[in-house]
Amino acid sequence: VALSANGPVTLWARDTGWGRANPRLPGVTLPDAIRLTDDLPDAARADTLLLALPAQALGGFLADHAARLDARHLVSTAKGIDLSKLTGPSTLLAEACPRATVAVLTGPSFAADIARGLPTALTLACADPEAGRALQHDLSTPVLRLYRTTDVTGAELGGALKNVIAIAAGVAIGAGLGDSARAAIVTRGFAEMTRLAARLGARPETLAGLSGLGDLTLTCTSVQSRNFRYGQALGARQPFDAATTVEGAATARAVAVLSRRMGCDMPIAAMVARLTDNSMTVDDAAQQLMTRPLKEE
Ligand SMILES: NC(=O)C1=CN([C@@H]2O[C@H](COP(=O)(O)OP(=O)(O)OC[C@H]3O[C@@H](n4cnc5c(N)ncnc54)[C@H](O)[C@@H]3O)[C@@H](O)[C@H]2O)C=CC1
Ligand SMILES: O=C(CO)COP(=O)(O)O
Repeated sequence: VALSANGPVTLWARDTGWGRANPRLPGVTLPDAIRLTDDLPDAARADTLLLALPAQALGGFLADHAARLDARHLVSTAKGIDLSKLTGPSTLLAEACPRATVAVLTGPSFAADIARGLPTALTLACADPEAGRALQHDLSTPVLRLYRTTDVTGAELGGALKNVIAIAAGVAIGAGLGDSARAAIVTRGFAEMTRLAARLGARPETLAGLSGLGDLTLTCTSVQSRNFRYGQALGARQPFDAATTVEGAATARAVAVLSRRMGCDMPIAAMVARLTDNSMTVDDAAQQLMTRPLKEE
């Protein structure tokens, strides 16, 4: 919707039967500048393709369609770590489409806000500085401001890891542990995010930008966030709609494996992994976090 302000956009989906009013984006009518198609070869004629799939669906999608997407500019919006390969979306794309230029678009941005034309700032990450600069210009609009970086690992890990911490923040609020507990989770969670990302080759300053701290702040403080709401339901012991995309749940499991492998201490993420697979109660999680050995900040 935002990019159609710059010119014609083709929107591909497996099922376009819902027409210009997608139930996943209530209250938004797709503008006429958007052409809808369920024909992937037709849509994939474009030079730049934005892939807006859940992180755990991207690998399967690429297994079916990678050959059609190669040698393009491929921009992923997914915020997660693939559970089977333990890599982010940019690696999945680069492996499946070796001749493509891969980029990541991430940062604090609820789809509903962008579709309403509200001002939003994002990070465009591309290892190739020239391609990154061109994408930054092509994908910015008067209300969608893109900052660029070449640190793809840092940008995509910021987006993936903040979802895990947002679940923990939601648990704290849902369980009635209070705003102070949430602030502690956000801050110590940010330390965990930066620690793992640095071990995996990211620049710490990327994590302090829009894609990390920016998105962490948004997602841990807004009930618009599905990850936060899922955590809230967990904390309050209430049911949650299983059809809702909650990237942080699978990513917490991937992070648990990665952090063990890297020898990286991530107690909040580990707690989220155990809460989401029901192997720990909220009371036990809170008690365990508070009774860890005292340490330097
Ligand atoms: N919704 C939001 O505000 C934002 C979402 N993101 C990220 O974007 C990614 C996608 O999120 P949403 O669009 O919100 O998720 P969603 O679950 O609302 O929509 C994903 C769409 O992908 C489709 N899909 C799933 N598997 C597919 C496949 N194999 N082939 C074709 N289509 C397939 C689904 O049918 C669904 O329509 C996630 O990683 C999310 O974290 C990033 C920024 C904001
Ligand atoms: O990533 C998002 C905002 O930047 C969307 O967050 P949720 O997936 O938690 O709704």
